Amino acid sequence: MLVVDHLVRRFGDLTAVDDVSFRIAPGETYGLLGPNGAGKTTTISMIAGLLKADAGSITIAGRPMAADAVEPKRHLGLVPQDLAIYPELTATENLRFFGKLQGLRGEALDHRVREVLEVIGLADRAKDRAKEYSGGMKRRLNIGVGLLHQPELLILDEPTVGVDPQSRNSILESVEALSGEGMAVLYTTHYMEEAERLCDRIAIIDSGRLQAEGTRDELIQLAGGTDTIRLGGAGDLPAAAEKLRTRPGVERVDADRSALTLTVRDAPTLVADVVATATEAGVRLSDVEITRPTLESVFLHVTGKTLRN
Ligand SMILES: Nc1ncnc2c1ncn2[C@@H]1O[C@H](COP(=O)(O)OP(=O)(O)OP(=O)(O)O)[C@@H](O)[C@H]1O
Repeated sequence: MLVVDHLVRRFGDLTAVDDVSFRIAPGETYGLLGPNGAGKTTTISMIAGLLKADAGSITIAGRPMAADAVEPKRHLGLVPQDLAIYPELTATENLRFFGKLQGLRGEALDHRVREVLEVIGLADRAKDRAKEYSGGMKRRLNIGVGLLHQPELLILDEPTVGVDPQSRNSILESVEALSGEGMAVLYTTHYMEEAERLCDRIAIIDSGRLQAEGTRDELIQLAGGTDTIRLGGAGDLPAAAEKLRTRPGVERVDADRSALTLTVRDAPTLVADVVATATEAGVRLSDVEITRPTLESVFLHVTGKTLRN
């Protein structure tokens, strides 16, 4: 759906986007995860044809993107970080206005506006003026504008910044639903929980460069991440520890008086075997706890910084 190939953009001496390449397949949600100033907005502005690249190429649905290219833009919906809606108009009026700009008319326009209001969860507030909405509702309307022409690729630039938790969840659910219908999504964020929840693949971007790319699990492996399983209980824990050390996937076992702590490769797939082995060795388990590394630790590993900085 989208091919970005060796993209570069400079502002004076600053290289804001530095040799960035990635691909997004139909139905895939791809995350650009990075802190403020990493180059996310500059990257998507070039993809959307709003900013000229200094080098590299962008192909959308097989067609090259350029500032004056009309055809690839038909396939693309952009939801900018800054709100682009009219506060004095209602949600319906905003959507009708932007729908007309995109060439929709008559029953097709009415139908699409009703559909979009459902997707963004604003059907019951459709007749209220946008200025009366909460921050989250305004953001959802902003997303609705990007959806009107049924794009196959939706680009969302940090859509949950500054919204309340309920609206945030509603935005994430909308993105999940759109992806479930087969839309390709490019999602930029500096919230790792959002990237983890939504994205099939994630690219970590910092100082204009893609530092790492993969599924959540691949990124965690890349950072040498291991999981921890803690088995709380009583019985002959040292004997159980001996047995557990021989199980595949178990890298290390530490025993103290009330718990065994295992360092493993993939806790969710190993936990049943680990519990069975400990129980067979006579441990009376009282609790089981899995801890997995997060993308925050991956970010630190590949950039040497925390995401919050
Ligand atoms: N028009 C411009 N002129 C000069 N520098 C710019 C311009 N646009 C962006 N930059 C710089 O390019 C770098 C990348 O900015 P960009 O907005 O792409 O980052 P970002 O990852 O989207 O961050 P944010 O989430 O804060 O928008 C920053 O250092 C920024 O100051």
